[in-house]
Amino acid sequence: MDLFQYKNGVLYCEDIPVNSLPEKGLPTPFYLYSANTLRQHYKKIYSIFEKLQPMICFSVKSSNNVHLLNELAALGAGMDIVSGGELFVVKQSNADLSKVVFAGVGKSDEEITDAIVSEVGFINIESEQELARVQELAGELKREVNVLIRILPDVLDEKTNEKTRTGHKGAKFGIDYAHVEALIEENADHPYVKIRGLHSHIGSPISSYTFYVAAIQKMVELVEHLKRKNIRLDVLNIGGGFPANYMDNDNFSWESFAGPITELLEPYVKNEGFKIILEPGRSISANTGIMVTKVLYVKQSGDKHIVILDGGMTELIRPAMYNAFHFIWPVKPQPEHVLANRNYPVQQEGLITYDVVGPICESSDYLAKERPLPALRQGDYIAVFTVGAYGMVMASNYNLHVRPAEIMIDKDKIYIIRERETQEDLVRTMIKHEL
Ligand SMILES: Cc1ncc(COP(=O)(O)O)c(C=O)c1O
Ligand SMILES: N[C@H](CCC[C@H](N)C(=O)O)C(=O)O
Repeated sequence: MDLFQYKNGVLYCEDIPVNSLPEKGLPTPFYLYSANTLRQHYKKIYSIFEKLQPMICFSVKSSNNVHLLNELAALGAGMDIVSGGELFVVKQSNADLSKVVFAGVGKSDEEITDAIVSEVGFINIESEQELARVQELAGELKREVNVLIRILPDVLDEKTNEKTRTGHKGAKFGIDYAHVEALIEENADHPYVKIRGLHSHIGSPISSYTFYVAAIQKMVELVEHLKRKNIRLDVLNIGGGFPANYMDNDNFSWESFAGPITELLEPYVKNEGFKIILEPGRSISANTGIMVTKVLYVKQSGDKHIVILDGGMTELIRPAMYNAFHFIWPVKPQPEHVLANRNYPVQQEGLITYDVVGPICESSDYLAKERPLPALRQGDYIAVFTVGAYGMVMASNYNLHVRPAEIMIDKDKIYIIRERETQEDLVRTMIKHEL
């Protein structure tokens, strides 16, 4: 499932021993990606939904390095974007702009104009007022644009973290299901803005296919109602939110996840020529990356063992923000602690329970609480797994820490794909001038 494995007692990324990078002088913390894991995951998602011939628009918010985007674009991926900044980066990549979908509840005039002029594939409309604004701007530009209406299906997976639920009634995303049919009827004949279909994204990660089925049933119901009024849609975008393996590297049963979704949508593809769009982020990118950090200090506080790393919430905010779980293990453990498989909890004797914390001045700056780990020593390199999604993209300069480098490994080749920031970068935009 990913190409981060222990061989000869050391963690490897593809053909490269991970400890060789800091030993060559690369400062920790840094993000390390496996190009072949990225390729494999894209192909896997495509293959399980192959019967739908889907357009897979990778969710750029999960992982936005242009060099990683290029790897996916080379395999035919489109991109799912949510800002002018993401559009700008995608334009620097080799992605086909006609395979770009642009979502987001608060698009500015500049962002909408950029999307129209750049001829992105679809704008996902998230409010009645946004549709009106897109119509005005497309009218002024005299340019056609395809849009999808994002429905709010009122589907809730209670296993999804409260902070990453998006499909329930009252959420800020999409348009209330009850308003969508009338909105499409009233706007079906606009000369520039073509309503081509529906979009839904119900949160992330989603624990069962049943929630997709529930949302898709609502979409299909609308498609059928509109058909009776002679309004034809031909695109269904079922969003992202597919899971990733955070706790273990066992194979998730993708086939049983995709089967019922495919069954529901296949007749629309085969008999009515519908285009199906998916917007996976973490299911492609999460397991493609690790963060490598170093143990600065180990100490005891009361009866707690605390290990202080040089990377924390500024590099990886997910534990602080969502209480998210990331598997953590030394890059070069003592021989008796080498792992054959990453499966949590680790069944080994002689582990010590640590709070794993970062250097930032916040109590919420931790990467794991009460985590059994081999005894750690100053200078040990530590791998934090499954951080390829919502890792580097959410990094910050809080406490004026520089953001880390990103490295990509492709078999035995090592590429720096983002330089570590410098302290000069921290003050670059602090320019005082009178307005
Ligand atoms: C509209 C939309 N599509 C796709 C995604 C990607 O979600 P995931 O990374 O869980 O696949 C998100 C998550 O932010 C989203 O908001
Ligand atoms: N915005 C996404 C979830 C992003 C969650 C991500 N930031 C994480 O670290 O898990 C959504 O609406 O489904």
